[in-house]
Amino acid sequence: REKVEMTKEQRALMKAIVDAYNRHQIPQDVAKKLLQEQYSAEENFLLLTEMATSQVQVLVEFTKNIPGFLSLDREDQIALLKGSTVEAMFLRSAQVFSRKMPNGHTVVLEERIRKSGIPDEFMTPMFNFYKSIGELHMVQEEQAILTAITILMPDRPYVKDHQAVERLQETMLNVLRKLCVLQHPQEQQYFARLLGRLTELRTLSHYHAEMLTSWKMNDHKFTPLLCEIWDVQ
Ligand SMILES: O=C(NC1CCCCC1)[C@H](C1CCCCC1)n1c(-c2ccc(-c3ccccc3)s2)nc2ccccc21
Repeated sequence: REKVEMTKEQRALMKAIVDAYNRHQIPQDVAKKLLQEQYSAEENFLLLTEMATSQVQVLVEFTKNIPGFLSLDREDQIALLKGSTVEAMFLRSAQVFSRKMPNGHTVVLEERIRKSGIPDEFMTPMFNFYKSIGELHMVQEEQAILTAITILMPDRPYVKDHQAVERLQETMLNVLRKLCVLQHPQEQQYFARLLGRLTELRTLSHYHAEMLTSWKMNDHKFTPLLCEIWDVQ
């Protein structure tokens, strides 16, 4: 098998993405809060809306650092952000859930999420996704580039210049492919498995509006930003 090597440009691109990904972490650690105590459905809903609002801001900042993103058509930039925030939220949640924690913490965290107010029918697909992400043991470079690939999805609704987005995404996919070979030399199909998770992620995110409107509580209040992002109200 030929030696896989990243070009100088690819290494620079990856460094830019990873730095941006690490710079734009979520301010306070939601897992820590959830491990402290079991909140009511109302408190959890509020916590999610707060986390989601800061996650959207974080995502906008991260996206600005994706080389080429700011040269896309302005409306396409918005369409890509609007179309990917929920998936990015679940992807980041999966990474938070799969993070190495002291024994027993993951069990407690799962318990807290199961009792958070999210309707029961979404628990199995959600935790299946979280566990399938955890099993991949992604390195942070892979997490960062996978997030960029999720944002640069050409088939999001209302994207006009498909080609331009496809070109950017393809550049990212080439970097990810090489990274997977270098990081997981034993697993031939690791790259394919990673991309398979994006399909699972899209399916999971499909139910997000119903998850929110059937949260086990009365009058669900959303901020204007979240109404826009979450297709609710
Ligand atoms: O805070 C959270 N996630 C942050 C989002 C931004 C990025 C950091 C993570 C929530 C909490 C769940 C329990 C109740 C409070 C909120 N969370 C979820 C979600 C389940 C369903 C979710 C959703 C998203 C969009 C639309 C409809 C539903 S997110 N999975 C987690 C796994 C591990 C730690 C937290 C986790």
